[in-house]
Amino acid sequence: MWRKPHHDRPPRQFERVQFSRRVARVKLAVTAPDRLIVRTERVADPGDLISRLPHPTALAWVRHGEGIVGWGEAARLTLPGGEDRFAAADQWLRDLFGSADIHDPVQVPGSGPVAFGSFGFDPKSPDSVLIVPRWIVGRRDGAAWLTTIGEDADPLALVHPPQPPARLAWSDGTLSAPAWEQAVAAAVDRIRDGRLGKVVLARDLHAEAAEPIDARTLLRRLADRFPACYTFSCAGLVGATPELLIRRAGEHLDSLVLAGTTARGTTPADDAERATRLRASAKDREEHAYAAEMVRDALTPLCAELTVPDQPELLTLANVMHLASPVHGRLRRERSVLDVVAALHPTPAVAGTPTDTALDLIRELELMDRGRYAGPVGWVDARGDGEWGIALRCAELDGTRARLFAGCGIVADSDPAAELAEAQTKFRVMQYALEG
Ligand SMILES: C=C(O[C@@H]1C=C(C(=O)O)C=C[C@H]1O)C(=O)O
Repeated sequence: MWRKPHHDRPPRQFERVQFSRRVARVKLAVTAPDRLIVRTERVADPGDLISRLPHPTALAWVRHGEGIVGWGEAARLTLPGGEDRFAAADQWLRDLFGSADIHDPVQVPGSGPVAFGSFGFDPKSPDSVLIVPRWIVGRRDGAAWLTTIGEDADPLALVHPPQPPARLAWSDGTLSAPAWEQAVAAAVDRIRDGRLGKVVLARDLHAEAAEPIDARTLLRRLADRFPACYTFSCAGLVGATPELLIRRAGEHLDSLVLAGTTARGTTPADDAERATRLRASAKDREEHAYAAEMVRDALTPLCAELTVPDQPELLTLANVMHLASPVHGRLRRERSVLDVVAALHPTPAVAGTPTDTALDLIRELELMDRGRYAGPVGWVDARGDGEWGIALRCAELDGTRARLFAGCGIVADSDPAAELAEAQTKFRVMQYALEG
């Protein structure tokens, strides 16, 4: 099916040896043909992107009906972890896309070949993955396109309708609710001792269905209920995150820093009062400031221009409100979006301050591997453009099972019972996706 490599290019084996020398510390598992043959064409508006996905193993990144969905696998890279996992992924993609035969008359971010990806939160986590789908349908600013890698025709005819998960059974994850409250109390003690300013603690929750869970049902429900979030699916990690780690379109960067949360009110008056309280809360503003300042510090050396608002604004979602800082920048020099991801992850929105102390405390108190929860999730194209969110409000699917995650920023004034309630509210996103 795949064309043979051109005779003027070195054989693939040679490329692999060169590559593994460049990233000597990372052992990679790679499936890729010798050369990608990529064809992008404009298509009539495909309508709802999620309903175009033909199989349960869906790749998706959709917000307000725009974005990209993909299926099939032209290439896959799995990374065993390490601080250099973003650089290793970036280099692999440069080699793969650099040697590809690409016809892309659309030329917008997300047209041409794309890798969907999701990285482990902790450098010690072995779960990072990049997948280049064989088919992508995209929609952006009035343009729509289909990208095909390889030679199979008309994949859009093959949709198998998804089924909703049946007969779900729920069980505690690593820590029960009271045990997690104790972990939060222990974190507050450490913070009051002056060892760190903030730590984000998370917990997990398990669901088991009678039949294998189809990611598309969850995507459909999430996209309908949380249209302003990035509804994503990558290698079994499915969710709807409000937090944009970084978008790169040419020289332009955007990020949306979130930290500081309250549940939505039950009446309009209650809602308005909660919004006012959140804006005025010293505890939430402190939580937020750690995250916004770190993003500013990480982007400043990369940018010729950078704007970070002095005061956070309010982001209102169906279940919660967050303090939000939209950040805009202009790159000083060409860098791929993965390069910028590497400079940002992990932000204090999901780790804490100082980062290393917070990571140690997370390992000590959570007693679980977060896997890809709270890690970067998104896509990158052959130009180095892309959008990466922080994988929040998500679950890891494995056949009939789903592992859900939710976490909260803890500072000196945090109350364990209130943090538990906040985590329960955040779990509800994926509980709704699974149960409807
Ligand atoms: C950690 C999560 O969310 C993060 C923590 C927040 C907070 O503590 O206020 C808000 C948004 C996110 O940055 C999560 O949803 O699991």
